Amino acid sequence: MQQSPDLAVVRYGEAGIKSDKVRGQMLDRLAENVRAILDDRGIPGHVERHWSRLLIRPPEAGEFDADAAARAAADAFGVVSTRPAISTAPEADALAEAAVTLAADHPDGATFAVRANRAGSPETHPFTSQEVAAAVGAAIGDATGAGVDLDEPDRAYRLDVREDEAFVSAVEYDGPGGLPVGTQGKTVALFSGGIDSPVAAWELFKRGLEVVPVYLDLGDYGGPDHLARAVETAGTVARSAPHVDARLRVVPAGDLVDDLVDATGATRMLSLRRAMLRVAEAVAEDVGAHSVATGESIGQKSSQTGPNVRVTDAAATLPVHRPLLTRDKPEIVARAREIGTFVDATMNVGCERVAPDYPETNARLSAVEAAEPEDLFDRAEALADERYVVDGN
Ligand SMILES: Nc1ncnc2c1ncn2[C@@H]1O[C@H](COP(=O)(O)OP(=O)(O)OP(=O)(O)O)[C@@H](O)[C@H]1O
Repeated sequence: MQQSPDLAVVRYGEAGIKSDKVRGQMLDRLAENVRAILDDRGIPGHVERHWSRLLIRPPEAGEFDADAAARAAADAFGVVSTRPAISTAPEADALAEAAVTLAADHPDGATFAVRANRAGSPETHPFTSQEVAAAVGAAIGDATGAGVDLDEPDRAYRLDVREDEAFVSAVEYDGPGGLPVGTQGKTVALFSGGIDSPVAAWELFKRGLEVVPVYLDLGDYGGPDHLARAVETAGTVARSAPHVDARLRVVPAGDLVDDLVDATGATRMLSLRRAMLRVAEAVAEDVGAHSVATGESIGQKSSQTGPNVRVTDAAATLPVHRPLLTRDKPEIVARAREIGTFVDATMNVGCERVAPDYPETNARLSAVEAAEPEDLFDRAEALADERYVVDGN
């Protein structure tokens, strides 16, 4: 009998509704990604890929902490939840014994429920999910004296019964959901390190993209504190995908910004955005990305009004992804807090200093083009070649 969880069960989401071929590829990738997270954090464990779950079992030699493995795997994009669990034979007595072991630390006065999920047939298991849940529930009740609350239990004991093996757990960690990173190609994200662009990068990772973050150093309008913040938040976002090259690419754009501020009036911010897209596209071409991305949200700022986004996008030749397009600021802030990028993101942003006092909110493309330097895009593309990499980890 095991005294504590001896493996971690990793449950995935959307990959499960794909065709068998795609699902198989996604699961291979997910297993690889979970291995990378465990390696990166120095957590031992052997990742097994099964059709409906990943399992993290003890390594051949050495200690194993199923709870640490489950917590780390819950950071992998594509994962819905993870559970440190006791592995048993798929038999009612063994399940009850394991559940009672886990109930040793059942909090006084806390209610519980047993949730059972069974994959197999009446031939393989002589019980239904409800029957085994009731039997295990009775054993937990006898051992702890705790009351059952099926609707809102303080603790849920989970029985995950497979054909040849079953897993019993009392703890579950939520994952981000989405798709495994690396299954949707690469995008280049304009990354200021403020509140929005780290969340946008995270959302893109969540949909399975490899994200290459690009930061434009705005010279006197930015500064080392802005760069440090971008490096730090890029490192935080990339923590869940440690095996992809998501180090911050820094582009020295101070001279370009100075010239834009000197030469351009109410539309200078839009010209800067257009130049940024061209920088991102040049990087995209080098790194093999199919798109570029920003943290813009419609109407959030003068440069992000509907008409102005149209003018900005006219500079782009690749698709421009804006995962936050329809999000309200409080939602974005809540996500930033959740993923750990908010704390360092509250300083005055460089772009705010570039903005004119009376910015254009309803720009016409022809007027913006007429006002901006003729060689703006050439300079932007050339700047991409001057980028350097900063590793935040
Ligand atoms: N210095 C920069 N380097 C790279 N991208 C930038 C930079 N400044 C802005 N961006 C891009 O432009 C978008 C809009 O920036 P802006 O500062 O106007 O708005 P924001 O909503 O405050 O964004 P953020 O919170 O991401 O800085 C950002 O989400 C980001 O994608």
